[in-house]
Amino acid sequence: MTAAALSQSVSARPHGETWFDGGTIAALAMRSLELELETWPKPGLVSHIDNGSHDDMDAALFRTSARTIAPYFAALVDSGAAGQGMGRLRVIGLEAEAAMMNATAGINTHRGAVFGLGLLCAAYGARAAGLAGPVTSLGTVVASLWGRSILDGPILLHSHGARARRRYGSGGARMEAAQGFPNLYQIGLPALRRAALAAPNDEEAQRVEACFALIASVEDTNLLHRGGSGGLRFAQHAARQFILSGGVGTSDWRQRARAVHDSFVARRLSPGGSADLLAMSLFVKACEDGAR
Ligand SMILES: CC(C)(COP(=O)(O)OP(=O)(O)OC[C@H]1O[C@@H](n2cnc3c(N)ncnc32)[C@H](O)[C@@H]1O)[C@@H](O)C(=O)NCCC(=O)NCCS
Ligand SMILES: Nc1ncnc2c1ncn2[C@@H]1O[C@H](COP(=O)(O)OP(=O)(O)OP(=O)(O)O)[C@@H](O)[C@H]1O
Repeated sequence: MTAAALSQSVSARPHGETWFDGGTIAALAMRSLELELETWPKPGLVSHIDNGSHDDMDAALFRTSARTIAPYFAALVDSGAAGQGMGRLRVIGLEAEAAMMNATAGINTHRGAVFGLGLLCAAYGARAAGLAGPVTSLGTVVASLWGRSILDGPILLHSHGARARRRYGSGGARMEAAQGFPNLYQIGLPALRRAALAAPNDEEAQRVEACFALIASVEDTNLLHRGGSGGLRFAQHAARQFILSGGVGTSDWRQRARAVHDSFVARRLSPGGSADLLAMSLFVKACEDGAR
């Protein structure tokens, strides 16, 4: 979405904060998912170039899925603005998941993204409506309004994340959200900003840098599910090495990133949680940039 298009849907709220309507925020969330998809090389993940470590999904399926879930993001903005609690947000999130599964014939394209981006959308609504105290980051809004309910609420007993929690004690997507998305704010966003200096004319390179930085840091339950603790360690180490040897700041960065991608595919590893956090970092950056 262009800045001009954004500014058309801006209106002032009574308390003076700039505010985009739910439809505009949903479009930003969908755009963030599309940008994540259009990023390559992204270790083991699906992109517009290849399907990484996945046999059952491709870019077209991800696009269909993103279009399907977008209206639910708008509903979550409105729900947050209306001051509704975690119970109502959960109902909308589960409806979004069901619509996604229906559109993809049962393939889990965006469960983690529905959850994380969905909570950020609700936080946007709550903050814009003045329900979140002094103006603060969307992650802080999520943690302060809904953090406890996220951890205490019903869990999916048989998800891969639940198994990783039982076997490895991993906090996964819920803990990341309940703590206000520390990996988004301390790793993803700073990496996007750092890479904007190293590769100012290459936004895809900036997204690759953020993706690798996130993989190096996140305890990703998708990696644990597919590769156990050895797989998680391998992935974090490979991503860290890429960043430490200059990230996207060197002329051969694309070959180096591709070699890591190939090594993940050879091991069937897929860091889906980092992909979600990359999309969320892009979303928060777009909200911040648009609001200035
Ligand atoms: C919390 C969710 C994601 C389930 O998590 P769980 O770990 O049990 O399931 P599952 O393994 O299927 O999916 C987790 C997904 O999160 C992502 N993820 C994995 N690790 C991480 C991590 N460390 N940090 C962030 N995301 C991660 C991955 O994409 C993964 O596929 C969610 O599906 C859920 O409970 N939804 C209920 C609806 C709800 O509460 N919605 C809130 C409003 S939208
Ligand atoms: N570009 C991407 N490529 C792959 N996964 C992604 C991408 N973007 C986000 N993800 C996340 O990764 C998760 C899918 O991971 P995975 O394939 O492990 O799911 P699964 O169907 O639960 O597992 P498996 O295929 O091993 O049975 C989704 O929840 C999604 O949010």
